[in-house]
Amino acid sequence: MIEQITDPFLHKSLLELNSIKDLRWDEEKSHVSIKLAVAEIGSPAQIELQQQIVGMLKQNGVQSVGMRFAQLPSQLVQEIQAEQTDTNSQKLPTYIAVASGKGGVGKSTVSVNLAVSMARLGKKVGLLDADIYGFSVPDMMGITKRPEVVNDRIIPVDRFGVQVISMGFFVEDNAPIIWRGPMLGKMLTSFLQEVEWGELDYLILDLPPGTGDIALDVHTMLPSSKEVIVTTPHPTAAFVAARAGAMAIKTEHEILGVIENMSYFESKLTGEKEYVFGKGGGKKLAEDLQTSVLGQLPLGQPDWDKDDFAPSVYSQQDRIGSIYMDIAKKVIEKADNV
Ligand SMILES: Nc1ncnc2c1ncn2[C@@H]1O[C@H](COP(=O)(O)OP(=O)(O)OP(=O)(O)O)[C@@H](O)[C@H]1O
Repeated sequence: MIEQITDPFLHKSLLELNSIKDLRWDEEKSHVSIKLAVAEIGSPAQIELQQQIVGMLKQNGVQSVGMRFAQLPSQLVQEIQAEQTDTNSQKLPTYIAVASGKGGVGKSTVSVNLAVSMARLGKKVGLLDADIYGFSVPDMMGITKRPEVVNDRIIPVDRFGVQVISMGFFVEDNAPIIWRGPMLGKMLTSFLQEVEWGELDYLILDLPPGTGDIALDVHTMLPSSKEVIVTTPHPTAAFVAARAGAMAIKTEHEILGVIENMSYFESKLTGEKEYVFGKGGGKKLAEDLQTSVLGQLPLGQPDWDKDDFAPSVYSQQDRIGSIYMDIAKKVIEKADNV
């Protein structure tokens, strides 16, 4: 049982490390003595390990424990550390592109709140506002800072625990941007390669609406990207969104599901729901794309906090904020399992 304990410094079991050098059990005195090899004698990791072992043995009825420590061969420690640095630096995030057929359906609002909710669930999340003409993420999240550049690397802005990058950070005074086709792809490459994202579990990409160049670039540059499609319940919006879905299918991107936004208006007075934009668009789209509806979001703006203004971010306690939390859980589950 002790051999299954993980060394807190090297993150490997004592069995794998062959750490247990001597183990004696004196039944009469109910005393165990152990000699253990560790990476660094006298380190906090050694003390943590010691407490873990003594705790476990005492819980199992042992009266007293004597522990001695030896040094693990330094070459072994170095090899394990090098191996771990290698795998860490190779760890890529799961890319999740948020797409829509047409503009104005709430794709950016969904991207922002999905990212914030995933961060609230303890995930390391990045958000790339790839909607380069219609960037709105900085305003929606109430970001006033600009990213710093350290050693020629762009450091994303941290907002609500999400690492954010947007074209909006690099233009003056909301000036319009005129890009030509090849430059769009370059911009995306720069954002993916020149930004110091750090270690991320998920990188959410807020795509421009439709099936244009950038959406296509994402499909070709990030072949492993998964996709979430946003629509309103209106049949036309769902019909157009099907095109974005079809593009994902053609390029073999996994569709995680459909999010139906502006699904209904719920009266605060009577609790009655009115389906102002029609009904069933999300369900129909999900059926066409052979996926499921991840959630339905009603009409409603977040309560604005004047001291920490982020006009499109719902709090976790908000009714819509809690729907976003449910959606985020489903997205995580699906993204990790497909
Ligand atoms: N559920 C909702 N209830 C009320 N307003 C909403 C809702 N979702 C989004 N909105 C509002 O609708 C407008 C459009 O939303 P958003 O910018 O997220 O859409 P979009 O699909 O990203 O648009 P575009 O692609 O044109 O940038 C915004 O003003 C946003 O605040």
